[in-house]
Amino acid sequence: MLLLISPDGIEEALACAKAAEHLDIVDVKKPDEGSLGANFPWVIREIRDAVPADKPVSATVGDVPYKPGTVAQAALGAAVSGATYIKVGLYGCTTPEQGVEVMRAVVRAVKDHRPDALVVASGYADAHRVGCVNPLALPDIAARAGADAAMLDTAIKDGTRLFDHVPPDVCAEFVRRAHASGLLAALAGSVKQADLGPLTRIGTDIVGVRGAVCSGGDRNAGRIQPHLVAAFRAEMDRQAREHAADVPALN
Ligand SMILES: O=C[C@H](O)COP(=O)(O)O
Repeated sequence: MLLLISPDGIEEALACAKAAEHLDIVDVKKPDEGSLGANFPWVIREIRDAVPADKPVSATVGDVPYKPGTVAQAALGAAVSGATYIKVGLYGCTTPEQGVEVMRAVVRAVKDHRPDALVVASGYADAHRVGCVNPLALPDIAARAGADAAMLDTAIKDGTRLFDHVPPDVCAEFVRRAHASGLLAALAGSVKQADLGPLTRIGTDIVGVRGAVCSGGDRNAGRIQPHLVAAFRAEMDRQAREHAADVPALN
């Protein structure tokens, strides 16, 4: 399982750089503009320059409306700025067809510019609270659009977590559907160390985290701390070892 950490600017990106050995993807975000709030192109560029070259930089394009042209142009902006994972939060899409339309436009805009960039279609575990597409529809939306990964995050950051809205067995179905379509499965949403056991067991490819590695566990007032990133990774590694030891026993 890969660890994706979301700094809100250059200062936290430098904290990520200090903890680079413990993380896999640096995900540029602007949390005060929403759960998948988009940051400025110059911030993405600055962060790309600041983190080790072997760490991919991801950028969120925002909690986007159902406006394929607007979103495609924003996605290209993130790719031009140096991000090689482009994440789109399908906040304003109320049907799978709308999600496919937006994501097809994003895939074309991004891959015409950079064919090796990975496009991530993100939905929301708490979709029922904001009126967007059902979480389990995401793998099919991503696959039909030619994206590379399906993701879930939480739309409303009120302390509730991924598993409060989409329990582990439903997340397992999400991962199964993503893998059946040849996609990566990414999961996030106020994930804590205690969630890493189930996330590992269901075969999650990428776990996205911010609050759990910020001081005080606070994604808004807290700041990303290298020692918390290291501790989070240590628990991921422990769970991976435990799972590896369990698998033969189950066969
Ligand atoms: O993409 C991952 C998100 O930044 C997760 O943030 P969170 O752990 O504070 O919910």
